[in-house]
Amino acid sequence: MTAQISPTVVDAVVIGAGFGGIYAVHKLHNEQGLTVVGFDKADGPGGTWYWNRYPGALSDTESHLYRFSFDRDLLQDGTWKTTYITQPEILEYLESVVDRFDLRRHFRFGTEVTSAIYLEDENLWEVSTDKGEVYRAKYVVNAVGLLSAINFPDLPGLDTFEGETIHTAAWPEGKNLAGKRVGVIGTGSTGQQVITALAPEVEHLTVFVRTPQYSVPVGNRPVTKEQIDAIKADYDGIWDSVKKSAVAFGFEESTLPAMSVSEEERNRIFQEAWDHGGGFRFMFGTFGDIATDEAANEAAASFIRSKIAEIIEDPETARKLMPTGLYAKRPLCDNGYYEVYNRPNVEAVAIKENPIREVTAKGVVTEDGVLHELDVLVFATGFDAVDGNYRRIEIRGRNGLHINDHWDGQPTSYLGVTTANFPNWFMVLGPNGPFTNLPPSIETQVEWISDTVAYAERNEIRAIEPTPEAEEEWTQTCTDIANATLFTRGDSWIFGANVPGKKPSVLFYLGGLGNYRNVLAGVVADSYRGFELKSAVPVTA
Ligand SMILES: Cc1cc2nc3c(=O)[nH]c(=O)nc-3n(C[C@H](O)[C@H](O)[C@H](O)COP(=O)(O)OP(=O)(O)OC[C@H]3O[C@@H](n4cnc5c(N)ncnc54)[C@H](O)[C@@H]3O)c2cc1C
Repeated sequence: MTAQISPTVVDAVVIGAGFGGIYAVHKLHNEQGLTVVGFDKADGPGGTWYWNRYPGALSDTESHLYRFSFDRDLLQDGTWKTTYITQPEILEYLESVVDRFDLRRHFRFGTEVTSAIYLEDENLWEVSTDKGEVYRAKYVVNAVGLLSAINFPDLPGLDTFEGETIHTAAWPEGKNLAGKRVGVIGTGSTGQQVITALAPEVEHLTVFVRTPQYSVPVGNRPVTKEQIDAIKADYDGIWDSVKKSAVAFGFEESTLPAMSVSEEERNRIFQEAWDHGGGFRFMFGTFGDIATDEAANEAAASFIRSKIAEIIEDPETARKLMPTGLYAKRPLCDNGYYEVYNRPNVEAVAIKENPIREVTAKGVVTEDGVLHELDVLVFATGFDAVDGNYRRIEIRGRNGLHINDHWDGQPTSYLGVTTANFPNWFMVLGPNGPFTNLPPSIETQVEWISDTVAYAERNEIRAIEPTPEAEEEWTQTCTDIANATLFTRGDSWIFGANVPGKKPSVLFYLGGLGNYRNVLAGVVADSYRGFELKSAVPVTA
């Protein structure tokens, strides 16, 4: 017989200490007075911004909108130096929020949640950690991150490499690669940032390019006190319009069809957006149909291609970096990415035409037989997005149903926050949540979850969970919206296409934050439409 560990009983367990977990603990404990324990594998708060310490790590949301909006004083006390905010600054900000609201004492850091099992008779979740602790709670809030479960490619011979390997999302604090021969695999958002930052420092940089990307300048600039003060004076209005918008990046979203104007006018609008900077602004602020209409999409794509051809001096290098096909992934922006390839110490290797054969002790060998000698191999290969972290925990709902069985085929949810057979079990940025600048979407979901918990507590609801029909309907809604865009035709992490063996599926609600907020409010106004609410007091006929 194994010794029984007696569980600690709390009202709610929160998993994760990024934006989502921090806010969830604040809402549930500070505002509702519930007993809450939060966990994070990391040794401190910050989530994404705790882990991603690679050189060049920067938000692509503007600084004044990459933060919480729930507290006016917090907003007024905030400050930033440039239009976009760097990883160290975001981490410092999130740490300061934790201290400001006295949340640190509720978190167990350096602690991984290994399982969460629903105990039907007691209507409690039993949550176990790698430290051997066991907690029981009525509610579980999963804020485990959508870009958090590391994706590490399986390259033949990798274990024989005598140099160092680093994933960008596990970058050792202060790790400097000056003077080294470095290889980078991955040219998505993170890859572009780390490549641009490393190029001037390292002796030689080999970039293994699988999929050339469309990217526009980020346009990061210093800001003045007057500019910050003007934003602060209008913060209520700014957040109000952000939360009513689609992508929530703070610019006016265009409704103009790209083909409704002359070619000259179209290029003028693209050039203006290029000069201003910002990936989402370029895709959604110029014209209203770049993500939905092929001709509009091609106009934007060909504008970016012309810029790449102009920037990269060597035609053969430009060819390797030149994207073809649709401009239909999460829009990228960079800080001089294409320019990097004009440096004599930077080399692009196109691995679709010249694949990686193997990794050896000294470096990476490509199919043409060339050994690219390296001291360090950097993996900017991203994440098993959205459901990745859930699948790494043993989660069992009603009747012992494992989350991997429930999500066999594709991860689903009702409204991005709940899933059938998992009562009182909530997700922040779960499958089929909104695709936006994320802090306002995270706030929207945490507020909805917290209001729902308050409702359950007030009304002595024992268990709340969505019906399978409501979940199916939401999945269909998300699929229909995605199919009306060109995004489904690009190989992107947005659909899980970056992880070998992962079945591509729709992972986001692409209907915009404003619409999403209306849907959530409508469900509540309609007596929690699509949910089953089980009363604590058995209802007799
Ligand atoms: C490099 C990078 C740049 C980004 N830039 C932007 C941007 O500009 N704009 C934007 O909107 N979004 C951006 N994102 C997305 C970003 O992840 C979100 O904006 C936001 O930080 C997510 O917060 P979160 O709390 O939901 O999750 P996270 O910040 O990912 O936190 C999740 C936490 O859960 C913990 N965790 C997971 N599983 C367990 C477990 N089993 N036990 C214990 N702890 C666990 C993890 O350790 C992690 O700390 C970026 C992401 C990356 C990786």
